[in-house]
Amino acid sequence: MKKVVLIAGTEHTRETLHEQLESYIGGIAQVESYAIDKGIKDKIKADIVIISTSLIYNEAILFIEGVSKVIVARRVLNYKIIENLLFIPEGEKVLFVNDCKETTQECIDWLKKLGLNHVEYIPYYPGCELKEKINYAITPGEIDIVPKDIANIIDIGPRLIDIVTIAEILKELNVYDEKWEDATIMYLDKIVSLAKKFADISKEKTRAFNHIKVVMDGMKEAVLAFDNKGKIIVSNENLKFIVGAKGNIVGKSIREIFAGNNIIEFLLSCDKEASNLFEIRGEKYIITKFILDKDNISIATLKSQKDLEELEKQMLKDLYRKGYYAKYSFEDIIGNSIEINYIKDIGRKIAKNDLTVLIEGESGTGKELFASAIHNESMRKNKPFVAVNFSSLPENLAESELFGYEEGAFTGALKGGKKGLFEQADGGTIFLDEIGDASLKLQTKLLRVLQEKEIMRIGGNKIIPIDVRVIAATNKNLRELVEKGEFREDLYYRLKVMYIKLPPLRQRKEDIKVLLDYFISKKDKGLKIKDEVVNILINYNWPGNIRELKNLVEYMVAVCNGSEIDKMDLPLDMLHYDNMLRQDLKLILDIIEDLRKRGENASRRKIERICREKGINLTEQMIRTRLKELEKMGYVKSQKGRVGTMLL
Ligand SMILES: Nc1ncnc2c1ncn2[C@@H]1O[C@H](COP(=O)(O)OP(=O)(O)OP(=O)(O)O)[C@@H](O)[C@H]1O
Repeated sequence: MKKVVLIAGTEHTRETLHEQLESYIGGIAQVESYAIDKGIKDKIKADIVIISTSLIYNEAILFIEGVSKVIVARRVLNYKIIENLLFIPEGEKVLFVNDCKETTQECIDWLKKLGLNHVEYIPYYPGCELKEKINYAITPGEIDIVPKDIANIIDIGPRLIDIVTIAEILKELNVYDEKWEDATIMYLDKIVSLAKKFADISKEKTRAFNHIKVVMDGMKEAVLAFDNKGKIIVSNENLKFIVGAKGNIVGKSIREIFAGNNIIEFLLSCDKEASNLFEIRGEKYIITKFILDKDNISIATLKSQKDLEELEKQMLKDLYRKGYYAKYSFEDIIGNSIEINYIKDIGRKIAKNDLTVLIEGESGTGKELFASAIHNESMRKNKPFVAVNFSSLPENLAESELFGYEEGAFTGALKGGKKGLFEQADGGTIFLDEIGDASLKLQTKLLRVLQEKEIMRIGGNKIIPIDVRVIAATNKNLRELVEKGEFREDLYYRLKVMYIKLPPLRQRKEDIKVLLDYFISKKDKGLKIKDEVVNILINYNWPGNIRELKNLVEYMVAVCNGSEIDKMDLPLDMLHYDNMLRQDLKLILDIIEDLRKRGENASRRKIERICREKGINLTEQMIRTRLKELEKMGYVKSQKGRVGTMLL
C-alpha cells in the first residue's frame, strides 16, 4: 500500500486535514500526518508528501527524504461551517483573525469572492493592535490569537484541501479512474445539500449559490445540479462553456440548455448512477449522473473524451518509459491454421475474465505474445504489464526483485527501499515466464501471493495488498515436474485456472507460408520467396518454432541479392530438408500425421497395413529402419508400448 504523508503547520490543521484525507483515500493508501508546531523528529519517507500550504514549504521540505512526489495543497474554506457567516448582520465590522498577514488577507479575499461581502472585514494577526470595539471575530481555527473581549467568535475551522488537489493525489496513487467519481460525489454531495438548505431562505440564496459556484468553478470538470423536474440549481463556468450558454442558467430547465432528447432523457432517468457518451456541439463527452438520495437532486459531471484520452495517453507514456507495457495484441498473432484460430478465440475469451492463466508450449511458440495480447484485450489494458523470466532470474535476487525490500533489509539495499515487480504491476498483469524454473522456495512464496493477494517486502512488516492478474508460462511439462516433486501441486492448480496449450509449428504447417510472407514483408516489402524454398521449409521440423523462423527470415533477407529468396539463400544445413526427402520416408511421415489427426497411435503394424492398402509393400522391419532414420533427422520419436511413433 502506498504511503501518503501530510505535513501541516499546526496540530489543529493536521487533525482536520488528516480526517479529510482519510475520507478520500483511506483504504487505498496509508495516511500519516505531522504538525510542525509539535516538532517532527525523524526524516519523512513516503510515496507522496502533501504540504498543507506554500507558507510552510521551506520548513517542511527539510524533513523530507526519499519521497517520489511532493504536492502543495490548494485549500478552500470549509463550506460546511461557512453558513454561520451568513447570519452576521449587514454592515457589521468583523475581525478576521489568522496566524500571519498573508493567510489573513488570502482568507478575506476568499470570503469576498464567495459573495460574503455584506460585512466589513478587518485583518488581525499577531502584532496587530485593536483600536476600536468590535463584536464579531472570524478565525480559521486560530482561537488563541483572537483578542479577549470580543463577544461573538466564529471558528470556521481550518481550510480544507480542494478537489483539484484531491484529483492530483488520486492520479499519483494510480486510482484516479476508479475513485474520481466517488470523490466527486462526496465533495458535491455536501455542497449541494448546502445549496438546498439555502434555497429555502430566499434572501440568502444568491450568496449561497455564489459560494457554491466558486467552489465548482475551481473544478476541472463541468458540473451541473438539477431537481427532478430538470430545473438547474447550480452549475459551473465549464458547463456553460461546453453547452455554449451565456448569462445565468440557474433556474432554467435542462431542456433549454441541452439540445437533443437523448441527453435530457438520460439526465432525467431514474437510474441512481449512470454514465454514457454523448455529442455536444461536435465534441464527445462522457456524462456521469448520480441522484442524491436525501434531496432527490441529481448531479451530472461532463468530461471531454479528448481529455480522458489525453490522461490515458499520459499514463501509458509513463508505463512505456518504465518498459512495463504489452507490445502485442491478437492482431499481431499471425497464422491461418485451425489450431491457431481456435487458440486465438479461446485467448480472447480468457482476456475478458480476470482469472489466472497458464500457457504451455515449446520455446518460441508465442507464449509471451499471447500473454501480451490477453493483457491488451483485458480491462487492465491501460495498466502495467510486467514480465519476469524465471530462467534468467538468479535465485538470490528473485525474492527481492519480485517482492521488493525495505531500507536496511540487507547489505547493499537501496536507501528508501525498493518496490518489487508485484507492486510495480499493481492494477495490471504480471507475466511469470518459465515458471517451471522457479525454485521450490520461491514457489511457496508465489503460492501465498496468489492465495492472499498481498505481499510483504523483505525486511518489512507491512502487508501490502496487490491487485494483479497472473499469467504464467512454461516450456516444460509442469504435470511431469509435479510428479517428480519439482513443482508444487497446489501452485500448479492455482495457476492452471485458465489454460492454453500452444502447438509447435511443425503441427500447424499451414502457418509456415503465412508467417514467412509476414516476416519477409516486415523486413522488405517488395521481396518474394520462391515456392521451392517454402517447400523445403515446410519439410523442416522447426525445433525453435516461430522464433527460429523469424531468425531465419532475417538471415535470408540479409543474404538475398535478388528480388526473390531462392534455395541459395538458405543456410547449408537447411538444404538437407529439400524434397530430396525420400518418397518412402515422406509416405511414412504422412501416414503418421494422418493417424495423429484421427487421434490414433502410429504402430509399425498399422503403418505397414496402410502402406499395403496404398499398394506399397514395406515389411515391419523395413518400416523400423525408416522410422529410425526419421528419428535421427528429428521428425519423429519412437515410444515404447502402445503409443507407437509420434511426430515431433
Ligand atoms: N503467431 C505468431 N505470429 C507472429 N509472431 C509470432 C507468433 N508466434 C510467435 N511470434 C514471434 O516469435 C518470437 C517468439 O515468441 P515468444 O517470445 O512469445 O515465444 P515464447 O513461447 O514465449 O518463447 P520462450 O519460451 O522461449 O520464452 C517473438 O518475436 C514473437 O513475436
